[in-house]
Amino acid sequence: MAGMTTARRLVAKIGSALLVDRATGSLRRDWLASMAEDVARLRARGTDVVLVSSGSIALGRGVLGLPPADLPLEQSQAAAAVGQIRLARAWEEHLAPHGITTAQVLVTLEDSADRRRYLNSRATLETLLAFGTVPIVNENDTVATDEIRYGDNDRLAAQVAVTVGADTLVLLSDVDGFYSANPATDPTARRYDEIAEITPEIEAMAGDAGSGLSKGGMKTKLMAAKTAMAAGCAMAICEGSQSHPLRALEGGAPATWFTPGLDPQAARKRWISAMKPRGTLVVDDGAAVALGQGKSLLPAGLSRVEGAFGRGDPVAIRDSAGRSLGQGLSRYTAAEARAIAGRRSAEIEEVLGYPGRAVLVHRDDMAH
Ligand SMILES: Nc1ncnc2c1ncn2[C@@H]1O[C@H](COP(=O)(O)OP(=O)(O)O)[C@@H](O)[C@H]1O
Ligand SMILES: N[C@@H](CCC(=O)OP(=O)(O)O)C(=O)O
Repeated sequence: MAGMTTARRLVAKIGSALLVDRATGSLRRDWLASMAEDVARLRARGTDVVLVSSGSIALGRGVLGLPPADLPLEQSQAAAAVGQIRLARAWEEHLAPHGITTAQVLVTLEDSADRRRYLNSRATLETLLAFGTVPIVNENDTVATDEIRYGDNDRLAAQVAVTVGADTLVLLSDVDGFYSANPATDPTARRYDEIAEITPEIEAMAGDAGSGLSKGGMKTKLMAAKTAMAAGCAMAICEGSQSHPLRALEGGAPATWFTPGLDPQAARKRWISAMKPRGTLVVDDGAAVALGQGKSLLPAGLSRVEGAFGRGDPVAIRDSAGRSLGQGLSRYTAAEARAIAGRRSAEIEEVLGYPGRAVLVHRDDMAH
């Protein structure tokens, strides 16, 4: 089975309906406790876990006494502000007994569209995972107006999965997979076990959400699947409302798995090599050998910089004879790279006037 048992880095998206009881508007604490146990189990075997948790509006709505109908934007933003603080505390309270530190990350669409902010949130999430924490991500609904919001956490979760290079994305929903039609209204609908390609026929089968608390339905889940698969990340849609949903999925519970043809590293390298380079880094013979062995490029091995590029931009890498050594994403601007060319890592701060990064092009950001 794709995913679960082999997952190195897993993103799980939790829909509002799982966390919040629709009738009472209160948290489903027993469910939360069982989910926390599943997360602890994954962490214990070394899997990095990121949770994309919906529920701020559903929780806040109950506290403010707002009706379970569509709310005007200001009211849903107020509900999100009231609910988010409770949502984060609930995760923290249930994961802490397992020795797990949680971290709250609130993002908007702009954080992935703007390159500088994207790189920054990527670095932060990476650091949080390196510390062994479990980031709890949600959209920053309180400030996100319509033009800058995802509006659903399915696509947000896929973007998070791509950002952190996850190999597995699980959308815990109120339905146990993707069906040939909406199973809530069509009794003849059949569930798919696996989808390897999202064809127009598959897209035509996706309907809107059935429950009052939710946003996405299957349309946004298919968009999420496309994003994830293009980045080499497998995605599952499964029923999450029973206890221990991740353990159940691992045990072969019904689900639809969207299986990509390649792994996240291969997908990333393909993506990097498809970009048009904005400059060239010419490296010395020692660096050329190091790159051939799969190492990162350090400023010390850089002899010349051509072009104008920013942080995170694609650059061609060539040896002194002009031969192509590949392409990668530069962690420095062209001006910075010129300033630190040939310098040892320890000298970077003195040259730039601020502490830089040791690596100019990281091996994970390089395609040969
Ligand atoms: N082809 C389909 N397969 C499965 N569910 C579908 C399909 N089309 C529409 N749906 C509806 O989508 C719902 C799941 O989406 P949603 O309510 O947004 O869940 P979540 O809160 O997990 O995001 C299902 O309960 C079902 O009513
Ligand atoms: N960011 C919103 C959730 C939006 C959303 O996608 O909800 P859902 O369809 O229940 O996953 C919130 O926390 O209320």
